[in-house]
Amino acid sequence: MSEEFIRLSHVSKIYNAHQDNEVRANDDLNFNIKRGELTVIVGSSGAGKSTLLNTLGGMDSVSEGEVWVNGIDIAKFSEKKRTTYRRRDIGFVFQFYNLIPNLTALENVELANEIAKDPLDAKKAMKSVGLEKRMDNFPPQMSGGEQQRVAVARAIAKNPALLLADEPTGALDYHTGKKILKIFQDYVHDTGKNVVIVTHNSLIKPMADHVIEVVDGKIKSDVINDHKTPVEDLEW
Ligand SMILES: Nc1ncnc2c1ncn2[C@@H]1O[C@H](COP(=O)(O)OP(=O)(O)OP(=O)(O)O)[C@@H](O)[C@H]1O
Repeated sequence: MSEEFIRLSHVSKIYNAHQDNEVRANDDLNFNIKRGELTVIVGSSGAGKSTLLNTLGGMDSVSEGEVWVNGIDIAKFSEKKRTTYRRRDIGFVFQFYNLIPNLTALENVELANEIAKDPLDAKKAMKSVGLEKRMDNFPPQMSGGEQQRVAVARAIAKNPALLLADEPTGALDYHTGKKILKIFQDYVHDTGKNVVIVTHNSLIKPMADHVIEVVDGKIKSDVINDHKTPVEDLEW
């Protein structure tokens, strides 16, 4: 199996092309991500991080360039193929959990499993995030941190090729945020799969294997962390 997992080549996303309000949200991005990496994409508000995550997750198409994921150029996908890719191959964690309030925690995880290719047992996924005792609770009965752990269990249980997280600690306090990041770090370590976290919080950079910094739609730096810090030792 090739070491390379993701390769972006001359990727641009231009909104309102050729109009007065044209925005080059992603402007000629080039980078590689190896298999089994926890990658942090960092940048300030408006830098183009979500645009990039939406590209990787098949939520949106690019204007130019190649987006190779696991040996396939997803930039060439039709909308229908992108939908299948998004459903079957990608796990998502968002800032505000996005759970269905009138399904139990376990049912939320099971629902996602139904569309996945090779899902894991939903109960085991709940256990892996330390929520085996809360499976029958409804999201509104849970704290923000617990809801985010359900969202992480839901993403993990899909057994996705790629897990994407957009500001996953943005709505959480410091200690709860660290718990979520530790689950991601352990997941990468235990499964050898890829996680990409997008954040404006540059203080979490030391926990990553790979840090890509985006400024004004362009890559400002692309650094491999040879000595990553365990989440327990991070301070922000
Ligand atoms: N659908 C759209 N139409 C027009 N412009 C857009 C659209 N989506 C994003 N943009 C613009 O593209 C640029 C990058 O936005 P993006 O959401 O990717 O940034 P971000 O780094 O994720 O920011 P934040 O941290 O605030 O979410 C911004 O200037 C934004 O206004």
